[in-house]
Amino acid sequence: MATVHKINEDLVKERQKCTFNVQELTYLLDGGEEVTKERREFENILRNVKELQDEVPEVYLSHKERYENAVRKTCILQNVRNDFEKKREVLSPRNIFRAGYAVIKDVSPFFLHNGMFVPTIIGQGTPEQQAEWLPKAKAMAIIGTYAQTELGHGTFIRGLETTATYDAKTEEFILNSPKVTSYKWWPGGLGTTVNHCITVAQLYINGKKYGIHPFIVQIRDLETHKPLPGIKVGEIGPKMGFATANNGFLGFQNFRIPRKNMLMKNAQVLKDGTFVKGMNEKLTYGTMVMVRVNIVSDSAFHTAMAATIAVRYAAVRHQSQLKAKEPEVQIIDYLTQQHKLFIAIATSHAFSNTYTWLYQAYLKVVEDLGKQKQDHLPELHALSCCLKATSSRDAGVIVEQCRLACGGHGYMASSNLPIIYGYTTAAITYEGEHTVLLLQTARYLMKAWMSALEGKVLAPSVAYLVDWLKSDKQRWQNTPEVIVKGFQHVAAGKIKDAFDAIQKHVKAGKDYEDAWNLASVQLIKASEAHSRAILCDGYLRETVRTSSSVSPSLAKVLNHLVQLYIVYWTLETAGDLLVYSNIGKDDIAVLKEKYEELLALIRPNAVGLVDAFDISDEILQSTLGSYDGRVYERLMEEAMKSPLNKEPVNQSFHKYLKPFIKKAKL
Ligand SMILES: CC/C=C\C/C=C\C/C=C\C/C=C\C/C=C\CCCC(=O)SCCNC(=O)CCNC(=O)[C@H](O)C(C)(C)COP(=O)(O)OP(=O)(O)OC[C@H]1O[C@@H](n2cnc3c(N)ncnc32)[C@H](O)[C@@H]1OP(=O)(O)O
Ligand SMILES: Cc1cc2nc3c(=O)[nH]c(=O)nc-3n(C[C@H](O)[C@H](O)[C@H](O)COP(=O)(O)OP(=O)(O)OC[C@H]3O[C@@H](n4cnc5c(N)ncnc54)[C@H](O)[C@@H]3O)c2cc1C
Repeated sequence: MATVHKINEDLVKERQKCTFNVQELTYLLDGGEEVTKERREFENILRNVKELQDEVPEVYLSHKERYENAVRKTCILQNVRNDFEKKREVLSPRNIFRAGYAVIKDVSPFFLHNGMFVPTIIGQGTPEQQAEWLPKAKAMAIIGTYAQTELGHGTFIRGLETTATYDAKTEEFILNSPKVTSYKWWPGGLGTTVNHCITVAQLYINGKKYGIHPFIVQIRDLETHKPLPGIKVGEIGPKMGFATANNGFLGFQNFRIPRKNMLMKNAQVLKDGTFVKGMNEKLTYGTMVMVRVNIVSDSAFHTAMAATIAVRYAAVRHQSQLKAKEPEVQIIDYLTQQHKLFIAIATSHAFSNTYTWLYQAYLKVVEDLGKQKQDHLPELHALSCCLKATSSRDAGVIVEQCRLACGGHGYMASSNLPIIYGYTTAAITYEGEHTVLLLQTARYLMKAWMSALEGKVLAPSVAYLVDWLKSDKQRWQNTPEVIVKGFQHVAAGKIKDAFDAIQKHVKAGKDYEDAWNLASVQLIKASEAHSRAILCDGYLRETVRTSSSVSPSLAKVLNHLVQLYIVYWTLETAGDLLVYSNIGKDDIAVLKEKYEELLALIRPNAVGLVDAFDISDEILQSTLGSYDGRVYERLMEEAMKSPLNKEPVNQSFHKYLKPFIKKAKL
């Protein structure tokens, strides 16, 4: 039986101070009591699977051992999940995503199977294609990934070089990788795990190029797992993080696949080689839109993990004296520490709230597309790009801030903050590089601005541009509602400036594309300001909406958090607000005080707030952040697991050090 340890006294006291019902907040964050119960039940089952306990911490395994262990455990996880789902409802993707951490610690080599392979079959396949591949993929009789990026191109996907040439005689596509730069590079699980992949390739029919399309390709033998003839596949090697994601490369040499393997929900190739255009060629990019929406949720979770670790640690850790002769204080009582940490909690809430409405918007667009309606697609694309970009970047900054807030111990692998950082920082690049996605949104914003000038009705997320043009800046008040308007004014002002900069360059004789490039720093700033306005507006609206359905004590805390988020960003972007809104210097002084007041109001609830994220110790994997707060004991216990501590004298002493010292003495 596992030993039950006493909970750290500071944490006990912190939990006693909490002014709201932690469980109530957990239910709210999960989306309902039932979802929490399902999650806890599943996590509890996993906790008791003996084979999932690591004898040696993963960090001490070699690259190869670590991967093999991850495959072993993912297979067990999948079996446990299958058994669970036989008896109950299918687990929500968010719950399975969270539970995965308890098992894999880093990124699963099967991640892209559920994250992108299955969704692409659903989103890009015809009903017949779905009937053929979905049951096998869902049952994991076939395992796949999403192979789009190549050595030469990741961002500019119209420039992909893998070719799929149609042969009408045999009704097959012939896949080729003509150059080293055309090799697929990066797909998760591709290295040595998957046997199928969605390959994005340039379609050629009778010598004519028809752009990029998705193809479902079997790359390994289902029995032997050997690469099929014509396939060159392997792993790309160690990275900054993603140690067990098994990212791979892939090349084709005259590799034939049947015509039916082109996913044809959008464009089609008929038997005789006739190409039938789809409603909108950008629908081929649909899986990326879905994953970008999901990354907002991932960012919320990673921020919550880091906040949980750093807040609990800050409550347990005592360092320095505030006043002479008094005991050393809990570091959470330093205002600078609260400044670093409470924004992490609020940010996670901001992203969770954003994900809730963004996901609904995504579902609506999918439903509309089913009815051949695509009016809301450009707005969704613009929103998903800037919110993915901003949420992943903010999450990266916050995770690092939490690590720094843990001092030296935050640098220990056993704090788990390095792995969390490796993950969040990767998300800034994958699924559309940060700057590139901000520029996609900027493209939409420039069009929206033009429409606003022409007096047209705008989509809801940019309707503030019309208001801004109609009424001049409203009288400033230090209320969340008016501050959000202020953020919209900043966004509108920056959008106008970027638009004017482009026009200026065009008037000076530049091509539009060159003018765009010359204005692109302003364009990304406009996009960032738009994101912040959207995040603050959505977070405030959702908080107001939920506040009426929760207990008054919880509503109060949620209100403190949203205010903290808004005031924090007001102070961070005070320069912009001074330029583009009616805020005055005196208002900034008032808001600085307000910010300090909010830190003080949140302080007694800090531990309760991170407890409400309900991230189990198995998922958190952190010596610094466990529920019981046994920080120092755990650090020591983990250190003792180092293989270097298994023998009193390491062999390197006899081999190298002893002769070296001897020589040095002479
Ligand atoms: C709830 C969560 C719970 C659980 C989670 C469960 C699972 C986890 C889920 C996900 C995580 C899974 C895995 C994570 C780990 C790793 C995953 C990493 C995977 C990858 O990275 S896959 C590769 C991703 N690659 C990219 O993103 C490439 C980026 N580049 C592009 O998208 C494009 O090339 C481009 C948009 C930059 C440019 O394309 P283009 O040149 O063709 O287009 P233009 O710039 O000329 O624009 C033309 C026109 O088209 C519009 N447009 C562009 N894209 C889209 C789109 N996607 N949809 C709609 N419209 C689009 C654009 O706006 C232009 O319109 P306009 O009217 O002409 O202005
Ligand atoms: C951990 C990880 C996992 C991944 N998993 C997958 C996967 O499963 N499947 C898959 O297909 N891919 C995957 N990728 C690839 C990923 O999607 C690409 O790396 C990403 O889209 C960026 O493309 P790139 O590498 O070509 O960057 P580049 O486009 O070469 O970016 C380099 C620099 O150029 C700038 N730049 C490029 N174009 C422009 C422009 N138009 N305007 C201004 N600046 C520009 C960028 O801002 C950046 O600063 C993964 C990547 C990582 C890191």
